[in-house]
Amino acid sequence: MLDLIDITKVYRGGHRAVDGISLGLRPGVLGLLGPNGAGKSTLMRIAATAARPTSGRVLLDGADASARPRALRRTLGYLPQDFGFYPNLTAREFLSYLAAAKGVGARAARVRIGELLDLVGLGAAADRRLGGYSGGMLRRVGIAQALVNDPRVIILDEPTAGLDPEERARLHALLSDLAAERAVVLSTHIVPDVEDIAAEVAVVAAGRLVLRGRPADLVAGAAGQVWEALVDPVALPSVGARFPVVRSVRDGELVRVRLVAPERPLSDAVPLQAGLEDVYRAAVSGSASASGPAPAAAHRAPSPGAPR
Ligand SMILES: Nc1ncnc2c1ncn2[C@@H]1O[C@H](COP(=O)(O)OP(=O)(O)OP(=O)(O)O)[C@@H](O)[C@H]1O
Repeated sequence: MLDLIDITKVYRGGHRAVDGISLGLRPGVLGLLGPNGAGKSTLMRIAATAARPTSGRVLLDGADASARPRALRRTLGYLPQDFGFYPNLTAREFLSYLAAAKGVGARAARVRIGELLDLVGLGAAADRRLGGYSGGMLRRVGIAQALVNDPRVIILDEPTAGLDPEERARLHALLSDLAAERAVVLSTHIVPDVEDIAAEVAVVAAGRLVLRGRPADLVAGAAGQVWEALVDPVALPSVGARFPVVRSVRDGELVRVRLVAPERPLSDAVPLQAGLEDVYRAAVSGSASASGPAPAAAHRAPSPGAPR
């Protein structure tokens, strides 16, 4: 389907936002995780050919994607992080306009748009102007527009932003269905957004792919490396400097800390069951390598130039 090969993006001023990332997109949900500023949106824009890489290639079914704009329009659905809309159009008008721009025939578009509006829970609001929509409703219009051409590759940048838990659950169900036959990439900095639906996760930090694998394998690789301890608030910064801290909450005079360490980090630390959040925090934390092997080190990202 879509292959990103050794993608690098250096912005004017010299900032290297993406640094040699290779990813192959195949059917299933790929969760692209990373903290703010990691380079996810830049990478998603390049994958959707909305931006050009400084170096590297985007291949659609093995051929240069930018040389095949028509095939790409048919194949790709993209929800950008900042998605623009026309406030005076209704959702139905807006989707019809985009369907035409993507080359979908009028009759097929009419049927598809009706189905999509129902799927994203906007059937009753379809003929209201977008200017009066809430943030969550607009996000759902954004998801519908990404699907209007029935794409084989679906790239969604922070699709759950502004959605309430019920809408999020509905989106997850929809994406799981679509992913049976389509490649779906969901970019987010929120681990629970992907942990139930992603067949695979890729973690990006400071422009580099630092971890990649199936969630269950990654979690299994972190077994025995997640701990809880009660620490004095004064000691918290030094604990945080030595170990990736996943969570810390005040507990009376002390702080209850969840952290990742290859061996018992403090004498009274108790082991906890590992989860994907632990794996993610360890992967994006520089201190993981300073304090020993990172969890799931066996699943470290393949070297650039090796699309899956
Ligand atoms: N047009 C631009 N010009 C210069 N720098 C940019 C530009 N766009 C992004 N950046 C920088 O590149 C880095 C990666 O940004 P990007 O938006 O890709 O990250 P992200 O992982 O999507 O983060 P977020 O979730 O906060 O959007 C950031 O340091 C950002 O400031």
